[in-house]
Amino acid sequence: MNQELAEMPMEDDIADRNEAPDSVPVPRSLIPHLSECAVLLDIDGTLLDLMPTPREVWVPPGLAKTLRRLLERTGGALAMVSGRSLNDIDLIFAPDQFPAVGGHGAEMRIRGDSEAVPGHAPPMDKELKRRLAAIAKLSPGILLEDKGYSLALHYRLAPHAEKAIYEAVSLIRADLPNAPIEVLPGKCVCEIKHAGFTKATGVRELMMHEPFKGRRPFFIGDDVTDESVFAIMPDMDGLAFSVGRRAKGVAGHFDAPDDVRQFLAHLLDDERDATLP
Ligand SMILES: O=P(O)(O)OC[C@H]1O[C@H](O[C@H]2O[C@H](CO)[C@@H](O)[C@H](O)[C@H]2O)[C@H](O)[C@@H](O)[C@@H]1O
Repeated sequence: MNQELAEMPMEDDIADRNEAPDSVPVPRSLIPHLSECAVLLDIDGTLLDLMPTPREVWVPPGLAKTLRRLLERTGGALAMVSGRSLNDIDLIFAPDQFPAVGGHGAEMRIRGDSEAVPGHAPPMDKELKRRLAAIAKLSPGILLEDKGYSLALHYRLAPHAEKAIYEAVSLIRADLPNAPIEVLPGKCVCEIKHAGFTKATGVRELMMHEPFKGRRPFFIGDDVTDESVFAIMPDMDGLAFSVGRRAKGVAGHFDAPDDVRQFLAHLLDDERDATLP
């Protein structure tokens, strides 16, 4: 082998150096031993930096390896808890597939290689979807994301349209007072979804299944939609951490997704876990 090539660090080695934590804002000592933990992670704005559009997110070097190792060290009890669909989560982390609560609780998968648990959310009524989708025509820059069971109107590229979007959604809802839907405001996004499930209902259900059952969860999230999970962590003897701000009821917070990534990598440095497979 060419000597220069032989001495070139592998991507994972580079990743390990990049992930070496300079400062860890949340003390590692707050987290129980990984063999007792369930690691629950929001994606956008928590694990990954926010991007102008949903398709532009990317997984920084080293993160995939960190997540794979955490999955191993927790005996499979690591899950994404996201507003994104399972399909979308898989595209982002391909070729890795993780256990996940997707679509704000509309979908759930207990293991990375298992099928989604069926029957969580029915598809949204076609006529309702057509009316909501037409809101995207209000301004160039409004992006429509169709998750089947819900619809998201993104206005990060058209911030001036926020008020008009919410008003248009309100008018449609006023027309359909009995429709079992709710509006979920997120970061530069207005999502319309079936009422009756949330990230919290998804997490409660996930935690009833092995290998999550009986473990102490810790959840990291950044958005308003994560607050339902922050609120239920004490019920499971768990801990919540927010990103970008100190949210109500959290044990600590991180400044930015990069701090979360460093923290997760740091958890693997713990000697107590070094002997585990
Ligand atoms: O629960 P999460 O995993 O945080 O997902 C929340 C929403 O994330 C995506 O939208 C957000 O991230 C985009 C990429 O950074 C950004 O462009 C957008 O403004 C954000 O709202 C995703 O598209 C949504 O489906 C998720 O609900």
